[in-house]
Amino acid sequence: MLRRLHSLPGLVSALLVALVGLTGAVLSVDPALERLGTSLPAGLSVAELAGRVARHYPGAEQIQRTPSGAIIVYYSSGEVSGAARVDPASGAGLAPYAPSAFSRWVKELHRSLFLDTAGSAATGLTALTMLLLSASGIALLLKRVGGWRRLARPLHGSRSQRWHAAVARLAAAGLLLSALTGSYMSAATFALVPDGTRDEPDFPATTSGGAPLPAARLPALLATELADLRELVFPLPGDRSAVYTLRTARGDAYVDQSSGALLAYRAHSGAREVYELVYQLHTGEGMWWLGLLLGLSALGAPWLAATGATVWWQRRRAKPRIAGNAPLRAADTVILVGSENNSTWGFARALHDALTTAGRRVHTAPMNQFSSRHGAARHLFLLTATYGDGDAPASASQFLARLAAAAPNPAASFAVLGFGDRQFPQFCQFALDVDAALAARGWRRLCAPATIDRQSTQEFARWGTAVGALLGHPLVLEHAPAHPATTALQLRERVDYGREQQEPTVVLRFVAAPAPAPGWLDGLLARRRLPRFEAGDLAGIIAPGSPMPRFYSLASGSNDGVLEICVRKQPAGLCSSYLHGLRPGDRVEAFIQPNPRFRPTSGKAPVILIGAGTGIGPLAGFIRNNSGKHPMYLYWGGRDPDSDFLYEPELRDYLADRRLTQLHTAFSRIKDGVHVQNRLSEDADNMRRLIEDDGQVLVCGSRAMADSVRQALDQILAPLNLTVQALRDDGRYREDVF
Ligand SMILES: Cc1cc2nc3c(=O)[nH]c(=O)nc-3n(C[C@H](O)[C@H](O)[C@H](O)COP(=O)(O)O)c2cc1C
Repeated sequence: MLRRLHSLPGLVSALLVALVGLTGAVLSVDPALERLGTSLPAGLSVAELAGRVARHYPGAEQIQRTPSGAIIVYYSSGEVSGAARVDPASGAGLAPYAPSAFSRWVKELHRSLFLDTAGSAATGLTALTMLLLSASGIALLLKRVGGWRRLARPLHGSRSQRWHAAVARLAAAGLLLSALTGSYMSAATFALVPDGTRDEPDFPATTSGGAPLPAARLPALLATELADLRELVFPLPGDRSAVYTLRTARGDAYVDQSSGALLAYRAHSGAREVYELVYQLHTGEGMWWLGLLLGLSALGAPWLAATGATVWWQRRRAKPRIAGNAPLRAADTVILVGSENNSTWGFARALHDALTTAGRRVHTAPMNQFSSRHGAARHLFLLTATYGDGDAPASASQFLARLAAAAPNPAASFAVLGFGDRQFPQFCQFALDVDAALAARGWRRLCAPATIDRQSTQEFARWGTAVGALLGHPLVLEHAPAHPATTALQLRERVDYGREQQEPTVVLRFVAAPAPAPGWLDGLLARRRLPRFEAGDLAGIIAPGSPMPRFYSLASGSNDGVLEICVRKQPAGLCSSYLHGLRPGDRVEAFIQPNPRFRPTSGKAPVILIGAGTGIGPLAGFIRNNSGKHPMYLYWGGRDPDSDFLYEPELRDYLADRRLTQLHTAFSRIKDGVHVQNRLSEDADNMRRLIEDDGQVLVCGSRAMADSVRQALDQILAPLNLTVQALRDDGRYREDVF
């Protein structure tokens, strides 16, 4: 609901929002430019200023003080009339004054799109829409990151989602303020709210009629500080009944030109004060720094419109139509889907198709539609993602409430499959909550809840095999989530390890593949470069014979000029066998999946890198890029130093040039062999010292190794009253496990 409230108005108004934002950003510079070189002498009265100006401009008709403090005089003497910016200290002209034509053009576009009333109405509606977008966007952002306290944490999702959220995080407050004030000003333009600008004091019925005094001696002007002045209109020369019109920040008055007395005064109404504050907060006039901040936020509007439309399109594309969805009343199997960004729907469709092929009548629906009619099916599968801090995704937000209202069906059995990301502290928590809630309500489990990390197609296939065995028929689940376009890479070199241990491991270094055949067009294409990536990101490799990518952590950044991965040959592993068979010059198809959570944060705090086996890949990449020589400690476990000491020569070089501070190795297949977690425990004092120095921990390797490391670290940290979980919550413990 909230998402729809955000995306639909956003899509409809994207172009206008972008235009109003861009023009607003351009206008925001004006107050700061005007402020440049403007200084007001303290304690000067309006009378003194008027006297000085009149000396230099005997035909002065009007003096204006702009919100930025500039003093402008409008004058006319004989045939000559004009406007000039004056120095308040002397009253002398500084330069002719002519508001910039460009600025007026942009202002007109911003206010009314050059379409008079219809245009003003359109920009007014755009401001209202921006208000709705900012408020719903802030709510979505908070939901997405899991609350205010997590707002500064690294963001997740696709590249467009992260860019959208990152800019929204910076610009939302400014956009909200601009939208709120813009809506108010539009409402005032159409007299929907009072602005009090038409409240004038009553024109005096009589004046003293005496000979005019010089402006510098008029008591009412002497009593008014220049800082309060908005405008002083001089009486017509020679007309003794004419008066001065004085407009100040607090009210408007008429002043007798002979006695200098206040003939009439009207203080600004509350409505006028509110309108003026709103105007200031919208334009930044008189508050140039606010203007610039608002302008920067407004620059975010076109960006948010473009990335928002991309996110909407990606989400729409990811949501598959379920072909052959059996009607609910005829279904013997129901699949319920909890999804935010729609990727879980792809897995649901694969399950739907496989069950349908097995002869079942399958109905698939969002979890939010759950009712006892769904529960009447024989088998219930619930596939759900987790969001925020272990919360429900959009299409499952009402599920638990609906479940509480439905009676359990003793004849049905259910299976929950969670989709999540292990880097979140609350991994697949919502799926586990769903499983627990169903069991607590008396529903019967078909199997224990299972979890899928980062949309792993292999884990999904394995779950299918296990569930098929329970159902009594094979369930082949093949689903390759949509991935970005691939790039052709060419193997430049390979370094082999571990043959002696029957654990072949290879470091592969790729470059961008040249175009296949020469020709002028190919020549152009041949300049293709590697895509941008950083060590710790993932390379998705497509092996011939399978559309499903296999992911490998990157051991290099694109600045290194090569794409480097470290691959262990898995028994019967399709992709690892393929990669191990590559010779220099061979080509592969790959794409990059950013993994921004798994990299050291910048700063001088120590970085503790822990890994085993091929987990060294990204860790070696981090060390290679440590040109600032910040303290980095590597704890790494292998089997045999003689055959599989991966990256040994590089690590020795890094130690020598101090990119690596300390190296602690643990080898398990030698006499008195140990694992990496044992090394950590032996070095407990050092670990505690590093953690106390704000150190952060990055762990890469197998799940079993990561579990053992976590247990060892919990023991090591206990004397500090710290846990791995606490470090993780603080963003100081990050894992990349496989
Ligand atoms: C902003 C954000 C928050 C997330 N929070 C969690 C979380 O708390 N726990 C978890 O296991 N996964 C979390 N994930 C990962 C998603 O659950 C996972 O990517 C899932 O496959 C997305 O499925 P969907 O595209 O159907 O929404 C989060 C992802 C994003 C983008």
